[in-house]
Amino acid sequence: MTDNIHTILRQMPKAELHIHIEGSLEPELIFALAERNRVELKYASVEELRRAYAFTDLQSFLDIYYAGASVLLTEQDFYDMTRAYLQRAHADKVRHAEIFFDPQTHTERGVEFATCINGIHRALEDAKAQWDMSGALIMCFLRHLSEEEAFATLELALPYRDKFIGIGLDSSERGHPPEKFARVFAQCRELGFHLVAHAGEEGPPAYISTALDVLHVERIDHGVRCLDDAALTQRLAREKIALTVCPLSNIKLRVFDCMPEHNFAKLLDAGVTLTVNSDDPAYFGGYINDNFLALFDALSLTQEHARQLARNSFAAAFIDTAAKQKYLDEVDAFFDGDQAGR
Ligand code: HPA
Ligand SMILES: [Zn+2]
Repeated sequence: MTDNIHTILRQMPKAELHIHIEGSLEPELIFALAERNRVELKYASVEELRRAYAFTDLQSFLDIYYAGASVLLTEQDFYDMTRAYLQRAHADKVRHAEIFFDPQTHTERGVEFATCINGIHRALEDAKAQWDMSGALIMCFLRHLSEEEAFATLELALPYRDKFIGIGLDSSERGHPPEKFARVFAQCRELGFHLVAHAGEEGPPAYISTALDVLHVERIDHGVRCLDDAALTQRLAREKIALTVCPLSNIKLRVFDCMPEHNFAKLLDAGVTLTVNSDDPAYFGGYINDNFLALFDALSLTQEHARQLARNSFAAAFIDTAAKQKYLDEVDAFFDGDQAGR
């Protein structure tokens, strides 16, 4: 039975909606790019770098994550990073990926916006051509920086607006509430972008409310702390606002002590629409299927949950109705198909 649910989780078609492309940079690739670009690293070896991945909270992770991204200089670097993620996601039966990128991490170091987005986007086009895997980009503003800097980034990005579909908000959550970005999100909304924000990862439920009411986001990234506010939890369930939950991330960043302590099953019981995602797979010990397996093992979830989560991932995706139906049909065909064939 356990083997069977593992196989189902690995093989079912799914969408990934919460993945920071810079968080998919594996230590081996960090070292290869550092050598290629003659960038000096603080760590002597891949092993030493990996040993530094012992995080105590979000900020302790972000410090290392931004240091890792410093090896990215050329369009080919961004392509290689994205290609490696997409290859891995394809192996995990990801049919559609909505990928965050953090341009400010790169433009701050003198890397052109074009270098970054063109490299990432070209890898998405190749995945579509090669595997019929669809993808889209969501540009995130770093919330520890100012709204003025977010506006400047939007300005840089607009000549490339056909290459990304949405706007997100990430980095250090506490002390940087969504409403700090009210004006720039209002402009992005007028421009017709999809909107999401990280909220309620480490920050309070109030940040989830203001992400919805002030920024008008369509999904909440993480959002697991909503359970501290019963009325908010009921609202999320009623309004079918999807949370993009990242189980291994939540354990590595100490949002919960261990997987059996994760509130995922309680959120499901409360009727909240959930999806499962990897966040920063190179740093948190696993890609999307690793997240599914760890979660299902710890919380004894069932095949019906697997089917619901696969459906939710496509239902919450920013794709047109026809594409959504095509993917939902793939999920149904998979679950209604011949079990013995697996
Ligand atoms: O999990 C995260 N939270 C906030 N910012 C981030 N940037 C990359 N990953 C994260
Ligand atoms: Zn994230």
